[in-house]
Amino acid sequence: MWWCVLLGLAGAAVIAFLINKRYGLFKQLNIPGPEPVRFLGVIPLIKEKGIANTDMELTAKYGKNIGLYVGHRPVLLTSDADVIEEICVKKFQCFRNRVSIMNLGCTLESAVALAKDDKWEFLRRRLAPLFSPSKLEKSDVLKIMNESAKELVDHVEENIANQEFDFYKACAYFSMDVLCSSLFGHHVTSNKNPDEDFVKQVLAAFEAGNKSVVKPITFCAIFPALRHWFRCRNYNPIAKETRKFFDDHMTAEIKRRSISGKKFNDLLQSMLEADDNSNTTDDKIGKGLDLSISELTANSLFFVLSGYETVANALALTVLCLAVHPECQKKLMNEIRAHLETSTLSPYDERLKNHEDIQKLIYLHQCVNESLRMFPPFLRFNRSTNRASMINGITIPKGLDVTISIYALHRNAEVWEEPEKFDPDRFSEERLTPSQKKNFLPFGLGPRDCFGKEFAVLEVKLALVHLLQRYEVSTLPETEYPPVLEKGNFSKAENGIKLKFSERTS
Ligand code: HEM
Repeated sequence: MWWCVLLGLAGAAVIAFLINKRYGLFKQLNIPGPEPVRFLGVIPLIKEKGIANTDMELTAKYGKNIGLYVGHRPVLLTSDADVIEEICVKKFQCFRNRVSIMNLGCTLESAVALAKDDKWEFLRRRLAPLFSPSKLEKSDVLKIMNESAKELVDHVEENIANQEFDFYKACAYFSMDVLCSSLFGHHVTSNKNPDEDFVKQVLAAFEAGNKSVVKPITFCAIFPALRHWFRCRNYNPIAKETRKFFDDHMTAEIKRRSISGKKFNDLLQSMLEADDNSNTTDDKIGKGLDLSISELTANSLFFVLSGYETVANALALTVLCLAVHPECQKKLMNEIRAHLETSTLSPYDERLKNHEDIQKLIYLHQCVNESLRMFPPFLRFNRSTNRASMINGITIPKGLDVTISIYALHRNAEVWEEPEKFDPDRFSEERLTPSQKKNFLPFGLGPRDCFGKEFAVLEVKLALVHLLQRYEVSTLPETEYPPVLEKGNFSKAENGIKLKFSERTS
């Protein structure tokens, strides 16, 4: 009997030793941070204050490099631009992968954003070139964006007198239409048909992949053993019926395309034709499929997870900033008129399909950048560590996860004068400093950055041009500015975005 008690005590002592060792890691590495709360770490703080406020508060207290715990997991939270450059660019080989708290033993692991090592490289090499500006311009993507933007304007018109109208929702419909048409070859007008099966399935996938997954991830951070349980059960946040729906859709769409003899020119077509060098040719339609159907579905779904709310929030928050700053709106309108409306070279509508012409709208670019600075659609991104390294005097042991706070970078008062102020001219060529360039990372950094960035920015710019030409946007008494942000990893206005739209007269 006594030896059982002794064994129990020895076991408890070993466990206590291991736990203390784990929670003593940052003291040992001499990295400052909050006193660790056993088992939970900063989870209660994030639940109470949200990610944006947590990052600002911790950075103000402990500096740009902070050691903290998310559940059991030790994490280096950084908003130090030099350290970030080392991690994402110079020492990329040590930090190639994203953190996966949960083992997803499912098709989603074939999505480039979640894939690891060689699999990631294989997918990135095939998919990223399809999103380059020249490729987008040659495809129907700009046409799809322009048509969806016109639908957005019509939707605003229908709701101009509606007191309850939440402009964010209009932007979400716009973003949904663009993604469905260009990624799945399925044309929807989601504001008119929100109950259409396709829209509902895309939303179900989005909710599952971005929202419902938060709880299991949090549990796995607190109880790491659960990871294996999820793995064994082949856990997939996206329901079986939803996955089947998209697999069936993709199979039918590919068949339809191969027998129709028609020329298709959207992103789905580019993906079907993507080979190792991405030198797509017409005669490969339906033959050169280098990605399996499930890889194709997983990636299209993940593009929706990456590009749906992010674009909707970027657009809605830019319009909000312009409503609050009528002088910037006026300046932007003058630029749009000068560059697009007065052109005799080609019809106005054609010019909006020309990427180079849109690039000439410099102030538009500045406005979008300033809004992305103030409200980065993703507040954080991360990297896992596959070997120990020394970064600017900080020892990063193998296995330590690194979280990069975009929000803290973009709101750093040492870099950005009056960071709370919407001032698009800070992005002008004359004013933007090298240090600011390094501290502006809405789309991440390095070989694993967001390759949907040109696609996303084009969407936002085209929607802005269509909208502002028709309407003058101003605030209502109930407009909330600055908006209270939701607590998760998105810059999303918690209480929606209420604005006044009046037909533009000048
Ligand atoms: C305003 C909209 C968007 C923002 C702010 C945004 C931001 C980001 C950020 C911060 C990352 C992580 C980058 C890193 O780890 O260095 C990322 C990754 C990614 N984004 Fe976006 N994104 C947006 C829209 C899109 C769209 C529309 C697509 C595709 C249709 C897309 C596809 C991706 C993919 C595939 C990755 C993972 C890349 C890889 O792992 O190689 N994003 N995005």
